[in-house]
Amino acid sequence: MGDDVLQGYRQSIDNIDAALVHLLAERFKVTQAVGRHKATTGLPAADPGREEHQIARLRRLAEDAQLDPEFSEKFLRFIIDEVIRHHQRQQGGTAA
Ligand SMILES: C=C(O[C@@H]1C=C(C(=O)O)C=C[C@H]1O)C(=O)O
Repeated sequence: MGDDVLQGYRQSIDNIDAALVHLLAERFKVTQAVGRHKATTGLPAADPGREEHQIARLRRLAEDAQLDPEFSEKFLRFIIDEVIRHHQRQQGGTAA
């Protein structure tokens, strides 16, 4: 006995979660490279102008995809803040 319908949904959720982990792993690989580049060229860890554009773009994409734009912004903000902490560490600074 078992709920085959729930099982089917959960299999799909597990596949999506795996894809999210892989996507995040690739994103952090690239941002680590950006952090190394910034550390060697003396660029600041954070770029608020770039972040503003990314968040505005993601909110538009979320609306088109019928995903809550507030959630999308919070999600991206959470990731970007972690990237900035990595960049600060790569610059030898004290990460917040
Ligand atoms: C990756 C960068 O560094 C920071 C992190 C960002 C991100 O995770 O998307 C965006 C802007 C920067 O504050 C960058 O400058 O492109």
